[in-house]
Amino acid sequence: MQPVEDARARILAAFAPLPAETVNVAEALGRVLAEDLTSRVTQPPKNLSAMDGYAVRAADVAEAPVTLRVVGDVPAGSHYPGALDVGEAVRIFTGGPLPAGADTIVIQENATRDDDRVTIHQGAAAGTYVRPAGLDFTAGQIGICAGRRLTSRDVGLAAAMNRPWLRVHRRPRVAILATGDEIVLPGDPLMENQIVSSNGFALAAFVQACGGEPLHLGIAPDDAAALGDMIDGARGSDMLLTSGGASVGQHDLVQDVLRRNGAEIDFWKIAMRPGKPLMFGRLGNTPVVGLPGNPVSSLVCAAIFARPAIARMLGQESPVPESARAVLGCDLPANDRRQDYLRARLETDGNGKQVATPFNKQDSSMLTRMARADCLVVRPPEAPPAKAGDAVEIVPFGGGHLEI
Ligand SMILES: Nc1nc2c(c(=O)[nH]1)N[C@H]1C(S)=C(S)[C@@H](COP(=O)(O)OP(=O)(O)OC[C@H]3O[C@@H](n4cnc5c(N)ncnc54)[C@H](O)[C@@H]3O)O[C@H]1N2
Ligand code: MOO
Repeated sequence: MQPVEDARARILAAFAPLPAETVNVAEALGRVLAEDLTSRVTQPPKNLSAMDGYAVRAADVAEAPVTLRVVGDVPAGSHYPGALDVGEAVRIFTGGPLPAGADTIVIQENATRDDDRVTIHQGAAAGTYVRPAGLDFTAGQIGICAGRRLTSRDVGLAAAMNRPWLRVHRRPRVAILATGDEIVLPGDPLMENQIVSSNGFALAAFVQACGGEPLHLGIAPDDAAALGDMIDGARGSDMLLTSGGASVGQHDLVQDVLRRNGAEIDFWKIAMRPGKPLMFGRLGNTPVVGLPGNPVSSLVCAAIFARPAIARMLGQESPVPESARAVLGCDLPANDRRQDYLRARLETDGNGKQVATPFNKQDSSMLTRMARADCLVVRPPEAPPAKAGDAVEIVPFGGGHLEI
């Protein structure tokens, strides 16, 4: 059985960043930048007022109170054409450009206006409430680096940098094929001994959450010919995820059918729980990750193996998320030779420490625990018994990491 890290390295080696395409900034949320984004403008473009008040010369208001002559008005979007002389002030509003000669702003709360005179009650040192040109960024400066998955904050920055079009990596098209005679679509008539199919939906949602485009091929019966036809629907996709039929039972046909369709199998079976029967191969140019049918196994394997593959295709800098740490909330027994991924709650204790407490039931069919989990607790192969309070590695599902 392959160790998890070796399996992940072999899977990752089969993927490369996809070519770039151009998208409008309004549609860029969640896309990954294919090249560094430089600004086309300087922001602010000039020295601007940060407050409503009066633009003055700091030297004129060094001693207050003092009365100045108001020589003009500068709302945002206009400017005072002249230069400020000794003893002069210009009425200014937030975002208005400072007139030449002015070097500070007195807020209107500290001034009394009387026709074309203003009395300043409190002076302001040079630069007060002035946003100097280029305070935020300057033309030509890199605002967002290639490889970044764009957040709403990045979208705002790109727009402010006057970049209406962005080069982003194409989204990976991920074909998904669920298998099994016993599974039916949610809402369809449910006969005795049938169960409702959840994996296809969970995996499609997972692919979307990772930034890919799911292509749901449907549910293949445990029949070689039909399975073969449906698997062919994946040709041309960037990755095929199958779920079920990966184990050793006589109805577990996925691997055989893939081979018959010309696929090369790289490995099958890994030292992991859940997820032992994971398979990896290639059907033409399409890498295939054969996920186990148990609903938790298929999602955990997707998180550990398919997420980095999608991240690499998207051109993300570090496709494998850095491992996070927490302390255990309960004792755990020694582990066997399979690396264990335990579904767990994550809480912050009174000292600000992250405490991960695995659920007491970990069966790989239990989606309720999976849905309620905040993270997976990683137990390396042959790990000795662990005590509450011991440090452990975790794979978080959210909170700064990708929420899947
Ligand atoms: N003799 C052995 N039996 C099993 C082994 C083994 O090593 N020796 N491994 C076990 C492990 S571990 C796993 S995991 C499962 C994986 O089996 P398959 O990938 O072949 O999955 P299936 O048999 O098709 O299904 C397993 C389970 O999951 C349910 N399922 C399948 N598809 C869906 C779906 N789309 N939505 C919801 N649930 C689904 C299915 O009904 C089964 O209950 O094998 C063990 N057996
Ligand atoms: O290893 Mo299987 O994936 O537990 O249920």
